Amino acid sequence: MNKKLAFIGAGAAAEAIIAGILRAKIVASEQIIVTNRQNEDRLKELAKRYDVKYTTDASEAIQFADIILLAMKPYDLHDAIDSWKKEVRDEQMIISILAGVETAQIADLIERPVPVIRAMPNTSASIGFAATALSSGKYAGKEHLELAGALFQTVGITSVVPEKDMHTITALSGSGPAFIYYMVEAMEKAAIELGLDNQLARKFVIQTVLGAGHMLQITKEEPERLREQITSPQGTTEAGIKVLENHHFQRVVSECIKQAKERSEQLGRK
Ligand SMILES: NC(=O)C1=CN([C@@H]2O[C@H](COP(=O)(O)OP(=O)(O)OC[C@H]3O[C@@H](n4cnc5c(N)ncnc54)[C@H](O)[C@@H]3O)[C@@H](O)[C@H]2O)C=CC1
Ligand SMILES: O=C(O)[C@@H]1CCC=N1
Repeated sequence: MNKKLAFIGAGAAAEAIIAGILRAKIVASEQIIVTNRQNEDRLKELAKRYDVKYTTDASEAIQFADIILLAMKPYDLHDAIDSWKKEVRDEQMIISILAGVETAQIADLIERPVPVIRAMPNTSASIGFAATALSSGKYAGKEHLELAGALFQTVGITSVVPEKDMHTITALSGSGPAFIYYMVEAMEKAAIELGLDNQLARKFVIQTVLGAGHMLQITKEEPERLREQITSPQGTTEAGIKVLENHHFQRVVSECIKQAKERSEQLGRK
């Protein structure tokens, strides 16, 4: 891709995308510049790790870029944009990965009809396994959506969704990996408490999650059916599931996703 990218914000999400797109070789490291609010050491770290350019001057990053990728926290957006909004050029586009924030809010802050694509990836982008949802802002054309799509397709799967669904997507797949890791932490901890060797517990829980994911994808069976195949009458799985049921596991998970979605809505309103 013959485009230059400026990452405004250089945290975990920016790094996952940088790692993923460089790994996929869709852009070269000299086509990427990163900047953040004040932590120059972090920029140096990224420059060293990925050979990308960095600057402490946001204007320099904006001037360099064809695509401005917003990757700061939602509540830092206003301040961040303020310092360079007048420098955005007509031929540039913005991709925002900010939770909650609508494309219209970004165009309003920039005070011009700038093409904005909203994307919600996840940290699995770093290894090419992200699930990224994309929505088009009012001033974005087909070409902008295609460009963003081409970028994120190199780091996993993509789908275009109505912008109203972005809050739910953010909960499901943006935050989703953290919920899976939390489950993994708990399973591993239990196994170790029961006397299993740490490394063995880690190795087996990883393969169990991987295997379950692949089963869902390859067999295309309903998760419920796959679960039933494991659950022998009066067996071990049934005993475990009963505990989850008694503690309203499905309700807890449902509340978790709904709460994350609500938080996304709140972040957008701030
Ligand atoms: N971490 C994740 O898994 C995902 C995060 N996101 C979104 O990505 C964004 C960043 O998240 P993280 O990387 O986790 O946060 P982070 O806290 O790791 O990084 C935020 C970065 O923004 C920079 N920043 C703050 N104010 C700035 C300013 N005025 N100008 C330029 N840079 C500024 C910070 O210096 C830092 O480098 C958030 O809006 C989040 O909703 C989206 C998908 C997944
Ligand atoms: O926790 C957050 O707000 C961000 C958005 C999706 C994943 N992390």
